[in-house]
Amino acid sequence: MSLMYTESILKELGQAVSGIREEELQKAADLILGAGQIFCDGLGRSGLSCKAFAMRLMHLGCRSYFVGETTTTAIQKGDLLLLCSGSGESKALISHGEKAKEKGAALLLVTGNPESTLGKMADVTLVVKAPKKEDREAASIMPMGTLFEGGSCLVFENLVLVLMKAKNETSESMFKRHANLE
Ligand SMILES: O=C([C@H](O)CO)[C@H](O)[C@H](O)COP(=O)(O)O
Repeated sequence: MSLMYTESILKELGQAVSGIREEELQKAADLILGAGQIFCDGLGRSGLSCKAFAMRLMHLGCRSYFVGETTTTAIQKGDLLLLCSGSGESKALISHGEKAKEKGAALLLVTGNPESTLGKMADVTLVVKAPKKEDREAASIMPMGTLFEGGSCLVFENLVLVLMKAKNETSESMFKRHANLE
């Protein structure tokens, strides 16, 4: 028997990502595959979801970083900045997006708000249909930005599978790149 809220949560999550078409996912994957280095970026729980994806990119053999870590290098022409932001309006991310553009990097965005400032800057946008984090009347049983954050995880897991196929990677080949100092 499943936990009491599982059915409702899964239904909401399925609905939230139902608008993303295969071609859009492929476009996002192509940006990742064509990038020199991939910089993953996001704040709060949106950032945590993006950080988990940065790890999978490393497992896939990509040169990935999470913005703000002490070992993250400089972004340059031919790189990709991947932003995960429910609102698309977080000030620090807008400033990172501007810097990335100025350096000649591409911008991939996962957001709940394609009309936002980041939405207007991005080269490719994947939209998770979720209420704003501050919307108290939101049509979700989950609080704050949870639906977006869970939806973004689903988007990233889909992308991992598309990238695994494109790069001919398996769970076994990826596991060889997993940290062994743990
Ligand atoms: O932590 C967050 C959250 O919504 C709490 O549920 C946000 O991810 C954080 O505040 C960043 O905002 P966004 O850039 O709008 O995702």
